[in-house]
Amino acid sequence: MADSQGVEHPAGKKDDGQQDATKHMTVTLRGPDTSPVIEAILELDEDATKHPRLAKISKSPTENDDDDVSSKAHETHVIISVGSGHQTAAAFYDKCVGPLLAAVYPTQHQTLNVHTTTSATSVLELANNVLFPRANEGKLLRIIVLSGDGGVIDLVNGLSAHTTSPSYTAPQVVLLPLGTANALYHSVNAGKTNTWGLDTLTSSHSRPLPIFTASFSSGARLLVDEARSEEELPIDPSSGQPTLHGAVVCSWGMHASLVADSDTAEYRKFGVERFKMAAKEALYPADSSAPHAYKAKVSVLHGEEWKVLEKEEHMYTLATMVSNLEQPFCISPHSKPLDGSMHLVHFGPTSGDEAMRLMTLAYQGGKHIEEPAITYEAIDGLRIEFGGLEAEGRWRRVCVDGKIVRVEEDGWVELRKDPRRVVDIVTV
Ligand SMILES: Nc1ncnc2c1ncn2[C@@H]1O[C@H](COP(=O)(O)OP(=O)(O)OP(=O)(O)O)[C@@H](O)[C@H]1O
Repeated sequence: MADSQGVEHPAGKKDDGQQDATKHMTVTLRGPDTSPVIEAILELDEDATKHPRLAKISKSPTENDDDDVSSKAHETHVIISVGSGHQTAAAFYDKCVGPLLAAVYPTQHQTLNVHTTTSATSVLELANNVLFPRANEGKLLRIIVLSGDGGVIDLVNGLSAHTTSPSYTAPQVVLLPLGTANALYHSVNAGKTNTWGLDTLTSSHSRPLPIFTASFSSGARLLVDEARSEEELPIDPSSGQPTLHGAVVCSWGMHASLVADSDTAEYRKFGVERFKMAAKEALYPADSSAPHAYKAKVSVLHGEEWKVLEKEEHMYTLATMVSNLEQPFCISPHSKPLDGSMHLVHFGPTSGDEAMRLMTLAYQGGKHIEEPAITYEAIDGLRIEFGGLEAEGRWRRVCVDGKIVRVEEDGWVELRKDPRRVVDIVTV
């Protein structure tokens, strides 16, 4: 187990006598018996979305260097997703995570399996070809993931694409938030000081990651390479349908459009601001027209019963299994960490100003759910049927944890909670 003291303190005086305003934080990594093993002093970046620098490691005097803390049973893999967020996952590993692992695991850190992504499909291939066979033969894997939500979701999709043997053992995933939004990390750690996941490096606590399955009609296509090309989706062996698995969000309408429109190299330079920038563009079209009213038949599942929403025009239709889509953006205040709930957030067509006002309330601790215009409820599934109501493909884009799928004119998407235990998330 490990914990963070979340202590911020000034670094003291600079040589020229001026006060150094640099903030520091101490994170304590603990052994299985909860005794401290090392303390990491981190120097925080002024920009809270950028990772801290490791200033100092202090070892506990009681630490026994002979061997390593609680890692004996695991086979440990590290995934460094160099395309995520500010593209600093490799630097954070080299300068912070690597040295901490070397301090905690003085002998075993040399045998870590470190994987650095070389393409957009690296994590999926690693999960399919390397990690799944090991987990499926019963080996307990610990996977330290330096990425955003995408890296974790690729892992989940790769691991859940196969029929499992009875000995399948859900790998333990350590989340280090090196992406842009890091919804999963910020939801698992909602309300806590951001330790960048370092306090989970030695933790022996973990909980299953609740996931959902999104099934699509046969003509649905995954948009890749900034929507310049499209790919077929994986086919689920039991249903025969194109399928994606997720753990964060499935949306259609304004949210999916702004995630899709902002997923370009140009927008990515703006970090998490890219979502707000794309939202403004979508809500205030250049020709001064009203924002698009998205048309489809939408149904929600309660238990085994589907209920069709009355209206056929929508602006925001989103199902989520987490509370925060960014650290300050609380889309579902009733969702608790890893609780397995799924919530619908919905509103109908409205002006750009009103949509902006509703979304701004989500940045105020989730106050949007108190608005009469918003439907917010716990659900077990969501179904969207286009039925030829939208001629243009851009209005039929569905977001599954950041991936964008364009559904065909007569197509549909159906989302349900998936009871499978694919990975566990390490917690403190
Ligand atoms: N070496 C690489 N070459 C090309 N693409 C890469 C490489 N490494 C990662 N990627 C891609 O970069 C994207 C990173 O997604 P990820 O979700 O991890 O970060 P993010 O989008 O910045 O964060 P978030 O999803 O939390 O907002 C993924 O599409 C991934 O496939």
